[in-house]
Amino acid sequence: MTSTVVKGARTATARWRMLAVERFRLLALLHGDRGPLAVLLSSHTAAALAPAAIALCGGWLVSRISDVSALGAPPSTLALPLTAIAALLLVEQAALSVRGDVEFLVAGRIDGRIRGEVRRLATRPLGVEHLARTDVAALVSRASDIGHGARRSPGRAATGQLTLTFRLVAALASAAVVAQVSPPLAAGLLLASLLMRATIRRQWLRLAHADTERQPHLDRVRYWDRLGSQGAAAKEIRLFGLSRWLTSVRVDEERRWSEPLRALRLSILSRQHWIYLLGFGAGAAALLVPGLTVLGTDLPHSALFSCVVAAFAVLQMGAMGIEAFDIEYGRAAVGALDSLRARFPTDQEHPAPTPDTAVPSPPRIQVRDLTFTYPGGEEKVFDGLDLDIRPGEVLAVVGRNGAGKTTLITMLGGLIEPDAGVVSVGGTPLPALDPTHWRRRIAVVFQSANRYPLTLADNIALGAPEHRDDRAGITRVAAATGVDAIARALPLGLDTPMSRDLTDGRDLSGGQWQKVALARAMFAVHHGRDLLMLDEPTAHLDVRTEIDFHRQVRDLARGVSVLIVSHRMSTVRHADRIVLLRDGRVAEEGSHDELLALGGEYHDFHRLQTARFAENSPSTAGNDAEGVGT
Ligand SMILES: Nc1ncnc2c1ncn2[C@@H]1O[C@H](COP(=O)(O)OP(=O)(O)OP(=O)(O)O)[C@@H](O)[C@H]1O
Repeated sequence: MTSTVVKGARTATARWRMLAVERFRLLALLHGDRGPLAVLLSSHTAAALAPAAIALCGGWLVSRISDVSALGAPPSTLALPLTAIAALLLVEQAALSVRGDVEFLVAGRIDGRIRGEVRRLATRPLGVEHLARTDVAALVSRASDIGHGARRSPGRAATGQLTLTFRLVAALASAAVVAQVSPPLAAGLLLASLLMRATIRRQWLRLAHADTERQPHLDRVRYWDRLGSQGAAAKEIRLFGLSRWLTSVRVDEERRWSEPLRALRLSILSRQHWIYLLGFGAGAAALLVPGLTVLGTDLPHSALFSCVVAAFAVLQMGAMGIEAFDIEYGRAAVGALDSLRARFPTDQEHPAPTPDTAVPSPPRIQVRDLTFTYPGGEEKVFDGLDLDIRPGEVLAVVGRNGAGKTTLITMLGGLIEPDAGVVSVGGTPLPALDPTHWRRRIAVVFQSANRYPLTLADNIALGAPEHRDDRAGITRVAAATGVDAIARALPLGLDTPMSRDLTDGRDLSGGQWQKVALARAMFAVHHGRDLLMLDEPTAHLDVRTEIDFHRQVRDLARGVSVLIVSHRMSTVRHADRIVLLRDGRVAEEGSHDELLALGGEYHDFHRLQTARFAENSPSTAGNDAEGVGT
């Protein structure tokens, strides 16, 4: 029994110690902004001491009123205490108003600092795999977001903690006034208000935890909301008649989120009577104890007045202000930041990078014995893959859906790291190269290339953002890739914003966007990138444009190593060399004719595509297929 009590006391002490450490850490976030912090501290001090001072001045006024009525003192003697009370009220209001503004500033700066740190932590690993993990994404969003409706940022938590600290100072100052009449009343009121506060906090914490636990449901509700209102998806939803289904999925998800919370709120509300009883008892004591003291002693009325006013000021501590919400929500953000710090420690930073000036241009790339499985995945994408990209060659990579072609491009870009094996560039392993330098040697067109809501010129220039001002280069590339024809049909030509949401903005067709993505890659090549990787670059192009594309690659990407991933025979057959991926390795390798002669899977692809093409265009049967996927 004794040991259980001792153990319980130890656990409680440890919990309090942890809470104190956590709260000090919140206060420590305030460091670094001396000027605003000094103003914040001054306004807090003024606002915290004002209630006790007003209570004292109130007593002073009562004593002067007694003098006027009992001793016939001139009414002008009331002027001084009245002026003091008015001045204190003014100071209190001014302090509260300044405090609000400065808190906003200080919290914003803390949040800015933390967002910067979160960005640095999240980009510490070289690749992007970790960003695709939902747990990491949740930590990143929790550590740096400012919440949806609720203010949940670390900055708000820090300023909230300061407010809470000064609310305690205010309660102690008022308790000191009460203690002049009745020290036990002062102690009792403090205890009662702290107890009320602790009870409400516990209830609030249960709500906050339940809210955090149900966050995935809320995220899904928001996802369905966005899906129903955003351009492309909204079109499909209307055309397939999915609106009803979407609404019911959204409502179900919302119920899963809100109903348990509503039940918890009701259960908390139904237990509020303890708090009401405690508040009522403390309020009654605040009136009765000074009143009874006056009856039994010669306590002056001024002291009685000050005591009652101060007693109610002490009880203010029991109420939960907005700062309590800020602290509880923001605490979780600081916790998420700690988890990110632990997850991406400094030693994950890229080890002393080797400048890649020694890597010849265009680079020879060697992939050796590569093994890779996506986190959480069961199948190996690569299983002992060996592959070379020779300097200046056009290498086509083919294979069935899911064979690992896009993964290969992502890995060559250093965005994901293999489980085993090595990718080396000019003899240097990729991890030993400076990633910034290496990425400046790569131009990529992904299957779903980004559509930036910037001007058409900027959409091209982002291939080599350090040369964004090279208008001549942009114009040249636009002309060579056929984007100039697109620009001519736009209201502001190359300067047209590529988003319907912007003034004079326009959108493009899928094929036109693909041309822009190619122009972006060509602009990158124009500025020295010497490994061009194209993932399904012709999927949206018509036959004429595809023929132009092959000419462009030949002309613009001269002296550059090119890796093309495609299911189209008409695209692949122009390559210097073709490799076919199967079961995580190179299964077939050679020129188009060599692979046809081999009679393997490539030969089957070719046969199927040719047959399909013959079915569709009997007049051209026998030619290579155009625009048919494997
Ligand atoms: N981010 C990811 N997380 C988990 N698995 C992934 C991820 N991306 C791809 N995969 C899986 O890895 C395998 C290879 O995918 P990859 O996109 O590289 O194939 P691909 O050859 O480019 O396919 P496609 O021809 O359809 O474009 C597939 O089985 C795919 O499901």
